[in-house]
Amino acid sequence: MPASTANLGPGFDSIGMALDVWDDARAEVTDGGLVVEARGNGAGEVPLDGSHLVVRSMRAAWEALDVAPPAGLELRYTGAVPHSRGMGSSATAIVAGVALATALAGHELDDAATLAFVNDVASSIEGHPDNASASVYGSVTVSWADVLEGPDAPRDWHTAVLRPHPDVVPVVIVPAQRLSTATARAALPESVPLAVAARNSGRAALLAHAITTEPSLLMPATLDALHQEHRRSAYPDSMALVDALRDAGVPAVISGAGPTVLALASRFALSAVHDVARGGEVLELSVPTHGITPMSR
Ligand SMILES: Nc1ncnc2c1ncn2[C@@H]1O[C@H](COP(=O)(O)OP(=O)(O)O)[C@@H](O)[C@H]1O
Ligand SMILES: N[C@@H](CCOP(=O)(O)O)C(=O)O
Repeated sequence: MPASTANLGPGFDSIGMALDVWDDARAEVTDGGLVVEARGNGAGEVPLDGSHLVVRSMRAAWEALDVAPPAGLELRYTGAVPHSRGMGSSATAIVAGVALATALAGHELDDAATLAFVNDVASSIEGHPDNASASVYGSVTVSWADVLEGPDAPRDWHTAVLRPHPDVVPVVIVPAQRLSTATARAALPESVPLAVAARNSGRAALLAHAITTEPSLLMPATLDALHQEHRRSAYPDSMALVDALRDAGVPAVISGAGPTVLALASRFALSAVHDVARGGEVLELSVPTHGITPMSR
């Protein structure tokens, strides 16, 4: 399962993009007991019992499938996605759990209906679909729920997959600082004025066009009105870097809930990104055209 970057500016809680950094998860049914092994990012930090996010996600998937959990389970997880940086580690882990449980229940992970199920369950567990859908499908994803209004959390998530323009190179600048998504979400207002929502809708629609067809429009297309400024005090250094990159003509945003910064650079602007971002961990990545990749043993 790949990492993901969410929002890309105005696509708050709807637009995501897969990033070429991969977690690896393997599971085996046993006669009894639970064994969890964690390697790489998260090792020594995540719990190794039934409260592990992947195990919880597997249980939720079996419940959604109306399948009894097996007597025993061995889970081996190797994490490459950094935690709490805004690169979707929790969604990657949730997608892994839902995909593993679905496969163990006998469903083929390259089947469109199975992927749609994994996408729906994983997005529901995460609470917003942008990261999970990108990890499930790869590429750029636009996700929506059947329910547009109402007090309950939306259910029945769906996703359209868009192919990014080949000139767009995602570059992430990953700070050492961590920020949990829950903390960053707590900084957001309950509601925004209609005019602000309308302006943001226009930018999000433009983003879908710019990232697939006309990357020269990425600068206006990545301007967000819903979340970044509200969270500025949670990641001041990252916002300063976003501002400096944009001043240098590079479309830059906060990746997910931060604090990682995402630059959607053209191949010609890569040196400008490296010049401005000097000091951080700068990774030039690609966008995988597939998400969950089942591996035979
Ligand atoms: N591979 C994993 N195994 C277990 N828990 C994980 C894994 N990846 C992420 N998590 C949990 O998710 C948390 C990070 O999620 P979150 O705050 O949403 O940040 P992000 O998804 O941007 O990395 C971690 O602190 C950990 O509790
Ligand atoms: N739309 C969410 C995205 C959170 O992404 P993450 O990678 O930080 O988990 C938000 O902005 O809260």
